[in-house]
Amino acid sequence: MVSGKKMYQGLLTVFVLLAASVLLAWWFSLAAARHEQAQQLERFVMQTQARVSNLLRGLEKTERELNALTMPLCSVEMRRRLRELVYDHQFVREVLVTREAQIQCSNMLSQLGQPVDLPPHDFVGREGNRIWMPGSAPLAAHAEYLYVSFGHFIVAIHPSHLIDVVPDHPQRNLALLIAQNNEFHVLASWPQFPVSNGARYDPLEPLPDWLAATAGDAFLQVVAVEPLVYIRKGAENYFVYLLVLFCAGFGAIAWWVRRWLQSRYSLLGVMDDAIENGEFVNYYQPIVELATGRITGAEALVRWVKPDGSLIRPDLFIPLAEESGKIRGITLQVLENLERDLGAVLRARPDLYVSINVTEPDLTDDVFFDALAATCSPGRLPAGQVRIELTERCLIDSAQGVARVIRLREAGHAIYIDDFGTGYSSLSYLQKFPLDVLKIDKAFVDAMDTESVTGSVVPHIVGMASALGLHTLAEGIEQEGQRARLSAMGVQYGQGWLFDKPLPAERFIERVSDE
Ligand SMILES: Nc1nc2c(ncn2[C@@H]2O[C@H](COP(=O)(O)O[C@H]3[C@@H](O)[C@H](n4cnc5c(=O)[nH]c(N)nc54)O[C@@H]3COP(=O)(O)O)[C@@H](O)[C@H]2O)c(=O)[nH]1
Repeated sequence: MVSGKKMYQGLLTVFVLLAASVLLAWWFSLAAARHEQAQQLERFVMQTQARVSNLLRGLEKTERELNALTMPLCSVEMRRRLRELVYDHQFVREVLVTREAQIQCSNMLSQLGQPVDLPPHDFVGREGNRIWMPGSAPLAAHAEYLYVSFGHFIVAIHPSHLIDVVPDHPQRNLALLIAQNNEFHVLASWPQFPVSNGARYDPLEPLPDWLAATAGDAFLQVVAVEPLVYIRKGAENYFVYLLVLFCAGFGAIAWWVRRWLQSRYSLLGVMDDAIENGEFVNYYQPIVELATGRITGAEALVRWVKPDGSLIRPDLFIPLAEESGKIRGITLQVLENLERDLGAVLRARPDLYVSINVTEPDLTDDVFFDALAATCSPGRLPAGQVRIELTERCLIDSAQGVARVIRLREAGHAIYIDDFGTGYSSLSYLQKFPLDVLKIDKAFVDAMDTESVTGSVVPHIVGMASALGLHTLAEGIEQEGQRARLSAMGVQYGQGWLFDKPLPAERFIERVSDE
């Protein structure tokens, strides 16, 4: 039966993950839709700008043709020619002829009975041409046209001709901006640009609630805008996919974390029983003299063998055992195993020794000290053949640490500093402790042949050990080249797969008997 509390926690987790998935999926959908729409708008504005450039080139041609007319102004021949020109240039709707700031005639109208005064122009073009916006048109009858002066002539264009690219989106609006007195104004727009013609528009400050893209130069710019609300609509297309993706992702992570926690805590949960049932066994990794290859001893490395025969690696349970303090029970079992496994061999071979790993909780545990003393009492194991490996971490609490290490040393145990170089020790710090051997961590052995900063650490450790009168032992030696270099550097002992992996007790006994 699932308890009410567990059910509540489960539901809460599902709710939190779902809410996080919805929020993230919506945020990413908006970002994706905004990116996609900004790109589309950019492409669209570039197309429009290309179209505007074409049209401006057409206008330049019109201007050249008008300037080439030599007949008298407003003559029958000129008006006929102007009609032809309007016919040829699709975007030109009308051509007016002016003299002394008055309209005299047009391609449509013969000589006006009464010349019409030109109204004040709105803008000045790049080449000094005057421009009239729709509404302030020179001839009120054509109020929707944009007028541009070319010498004596004024050409009427329908503004939509300037930017007649069909928007591929119903809410996309366009405007052509012209620079006047260092600010841009809307010259023409289509179909429902949010700023009215003639008004100021700053291309660098997009309107709130509108997505904008611009193209052009310092004088003429094309701007396309579309309401931001459409981004929200576009985001809906992505949302479902992303929601499924995030739910699946979070679900997988939650499942993995749950499994990890379960395995972690279930290991911890059964550790007491495992200690009680003696499920921890010792393996022994030979330690050799590097110069001769002779086995001088071994490191005891614990393995957890479950009742079903499966083996749990120490790096999975040792940190957990150390955190929880259960390591004390394991260390006691390692000691017990050692006596049972190798007692006879060690008594017969006083030249051999075995080192055991002792942790911070063990160092403060009187039960461990008593058990060690009992194991190393006369007739059992000689203390000199049981060596103690401590990590630098064990030495931090200096006052108590020094006293405990001295006690071990006085009992006849040689002291090894394990994983040396990965902790906090300095030369002056190490001097306080009665030590025997520095174990050089595998990381430094691996780095020896590399360019990394740790590549040259080994000679420093050897120098430091020699200054303190200590021996050195290199861990994790896998290649003959490493052995040779370490030996040449003055490292006396080594341990690693080059010589042997950790072996079950009976195999270790065979190894030492073969020598
Ligand atoms: N407190 C205790 N800690 C213990 C005990 N037994 C083991 N441990 C610690 O668990 C960590 C993992 O140990 P293990 O999987 O046994 O790995 C050891 C060697 O097998 C491995 N090794 C040795 N030579 C090589 C090599 O050439 N290549 C390679 N890849 N690995 C190699 O190194 C580990 C020995 O580590 P160390 O103790 O630093 O000498 C490990 O931290 C053990 O300390 C225990 O009883 N108590």
